[in-house]
Amino acid sequence: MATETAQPRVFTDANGIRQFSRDQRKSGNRIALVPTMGYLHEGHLSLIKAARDMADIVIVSIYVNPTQFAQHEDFGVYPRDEEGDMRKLTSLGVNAVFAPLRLYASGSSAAAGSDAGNVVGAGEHQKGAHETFIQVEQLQQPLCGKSRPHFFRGVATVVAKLFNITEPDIAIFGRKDYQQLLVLQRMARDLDFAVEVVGMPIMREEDGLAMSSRNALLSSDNRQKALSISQSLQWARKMVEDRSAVSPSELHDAVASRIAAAGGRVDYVEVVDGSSLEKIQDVTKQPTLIAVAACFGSVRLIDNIELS
Ligand SMILES: Nc1ncnc2c1ncn2[C@@H]1O[C@H](COP(=O)(O)OP(=O)(O)OP(=O)(O)O)[C@@H](O)[C@H]1O
Ligand SMILES: CC(C)(CO)[C@@H](O)C(=O)[O-]
Ligand code: BAL
Repeated sequence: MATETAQPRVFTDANGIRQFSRDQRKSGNRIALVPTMGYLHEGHLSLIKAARDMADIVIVSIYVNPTQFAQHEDFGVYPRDEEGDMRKLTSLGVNAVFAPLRLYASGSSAAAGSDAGNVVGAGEHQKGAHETFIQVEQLQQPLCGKSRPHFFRGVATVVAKLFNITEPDIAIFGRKDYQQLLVLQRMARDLDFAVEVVGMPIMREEDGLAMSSRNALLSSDNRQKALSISQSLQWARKMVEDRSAVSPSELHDAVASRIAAAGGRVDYVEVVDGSSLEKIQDVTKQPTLIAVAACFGSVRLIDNIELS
């Protein structure tokens, strides 16, 4: 006989989910939050399974956050699939979903019902609208911060709001977005959030491509070419293990040239210290991260490999 899984409770307003969380805590339950932008794949589901192991109650948030997008970026075409997401969350036994329609206070003349006016550069600040932002001043600067200077300010701000709204004990993020994880751990430490921020391993497709909601936007040709990212990172790891190249510049060149040869536009390839994200001289001296962002067509993908 098929077993029935209960539908998660769905909340679209902050007060509702906060009350749910407080009631759960009063009953002695430990609460995990998994923040997402939806269009869920196995990468997200691995975070949810980890959350289930680490807590009694799992809350998943689904919200495409405008303040981490600039106007020229893909906020408008970011993939969405509410029904598919709900099916997956139900099958995993998630307890509650927080899917707000808007999360930012609007100004007097803002369009009702949507947060899209909060995309960075989308319009004039409305009188009375949201105006408070968090910046993790150093960690937000390198890697993705260079080509997306608005990005971590938006991420830190929305995650702080999600923490304040859902009051979790623990929050789970993926190591694919490695810099995001470090930024959020630093924010939680510096601002005394009583939330443990935990990172989980990168989930990959069988052929090695890092799972990402944006993969759905790739043409099949570019999907194939994008494999050069994970393949070149594996190649770099092998070069280090074989000691055939250990200098950061050799690693950079090997990775960047492979991606470019496949037809990708390299945004960055950085060989950095895994904690500070500062450039390093010698990959054998500290835990090292090789981080990549590259575009295939109009789709920007990120990936990384940790060398210990
Ligand atoms: N392949 C993956 N393995 C593990 N965690 C992942 C993976 N992809 C995304 N995550 C994590 O899921 C959480 C939500 O991410 P998000 O909803 O932006 O999905 P995404 O696939 O990263 O989307 P995008 O295509 O915008 O990069 C983040 O903590 C992110 O690091
Ligand atoms: C953490 C996050 C949900 C904030 O919008 C987003 O950046 C993401 O999905 O990685
Ligand atoms: N997971 C990354 C979200 C973004 O690129 O906006």
